[in-house]
Amino acid sequence: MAGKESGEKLLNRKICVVGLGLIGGSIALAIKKEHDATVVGVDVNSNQLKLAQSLQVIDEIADNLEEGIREADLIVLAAPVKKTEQLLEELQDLPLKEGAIVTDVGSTKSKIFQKAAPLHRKNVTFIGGHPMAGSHKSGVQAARAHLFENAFYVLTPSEEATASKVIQLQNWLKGTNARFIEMTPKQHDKLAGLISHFPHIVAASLVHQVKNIGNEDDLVSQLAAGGFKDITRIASSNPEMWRDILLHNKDTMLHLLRDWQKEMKKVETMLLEEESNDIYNYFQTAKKFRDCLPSNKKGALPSFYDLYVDIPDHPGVISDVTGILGKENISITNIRIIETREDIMGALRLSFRTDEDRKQAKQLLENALYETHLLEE
Ligand SMILES: NC(=O)C1=CN([C@@H]2O[C@H](COP(=O)(O)OP(=O)(O)OC[C@H]3O[C@@H](n4cnc5c(N)ncnc54)[C@H](O)[C@@H]3O)[C@@H](O)[C@H]2O)C=CC1
Ligand SMILES: O=C(O)C(=O)Cc1ccc(O)cc1
Repeated sequence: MAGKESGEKLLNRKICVVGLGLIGGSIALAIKKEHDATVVGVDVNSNQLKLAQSLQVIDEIADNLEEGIREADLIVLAAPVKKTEQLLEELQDLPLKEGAIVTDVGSTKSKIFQKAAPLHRKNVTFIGGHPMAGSHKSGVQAARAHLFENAFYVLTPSEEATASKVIQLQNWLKGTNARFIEMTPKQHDKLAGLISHFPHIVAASLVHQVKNIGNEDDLVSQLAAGGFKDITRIASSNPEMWRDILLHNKDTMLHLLRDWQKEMKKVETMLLEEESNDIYNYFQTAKKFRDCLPSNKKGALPSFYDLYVDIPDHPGVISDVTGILGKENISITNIRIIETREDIMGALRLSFRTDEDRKQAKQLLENALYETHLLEE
């Protein structure tokens, strides 16, 4: 059975997604794309459920958790992390199908891991998960099957979870095209705290700083519409979700807050003393490190042959580019608009099946006076 489940399309299975928002919806779509499963949705918000059904993200609506999980082979908990803890408690008293896998998508892992421990006594396997990609948007209307493409997907299996169950779960989630990586819940919370949770505090604090001044001077808010909006995009995220994440990862957050205060103190001293070289080096070191961060498009998946084309923001430019390549029978496997400023097109990312196609496309577009690049800049 393990071999059969490890890579094949699964047929006639039932899965239950609890929490039909951005992430639950995206996972449901990715599973439906790959497997022949009936997806049943459970949510405290009946409007989200109806919307999920009308968008064909789920096949059926369950009235409550007990009805949703009945005979489910896979249960995906996709609610805010504190709600996920409560759901895990509820599951302990419900009749789960023998051999079922229970997973979650929460942004924190330690507390959820602890709460899930009793489930292993019920002949089901809990494997914590965190797809490390998403958006500041919420709700099933924003769900996309490709949301996690090429992103890291952390799994935190306990000792009770056999390798074959972990492989089964990865097979269920194959349609996400994510890159699975295993770690302990503690390691996860430390890393996610640093690269994801703490930056949300910083983004919100920058917005507060402008808001406080903006109250005095209306012009500040209007001018803040540019680069400031890029760096603070994540401050538009769901407050309930981020409140829960911070409370779950409290120790890591407190530690990082102290480090950050020391860092700001360092900047304050450099500025007070007008240490011109140190200030230069501060920015230079950050730039070098950031410029070397890997692009999330590289990795375990077969690499696509991408070409970036700078485009002026005027109608018809996409059909011009595709027309130039179409005339030479060069097929584009994927096309994506990259915005340099909100709502303003800056570049197109064209993907090709072979490097040969990409080289030919590059030449043709340059002949037509388009600027092209092999890497996103
Ligand atoms: N937003 C993001 O980019 C990412 C979020 N996550 C995690 O995914 C989880 C869900 O986040 P989103 O989908 O963004 O939130 P969302 O707000 O879009 O959706 C959450 C859904 O859960 C439902 N819900 C709340 N309490 C519930 C309960 N007790 N029972 C059933 N449904 C309940 C809500 O009604 C809502 O429809 C969170 O734990 C979050 O930490 C993980 C990766 C990325
Ligand atoms: O909007 C963004 O870029 C995010 O930060 C998305 C995100 C939110 C929560 C996660 O646990 C992982 C990714």
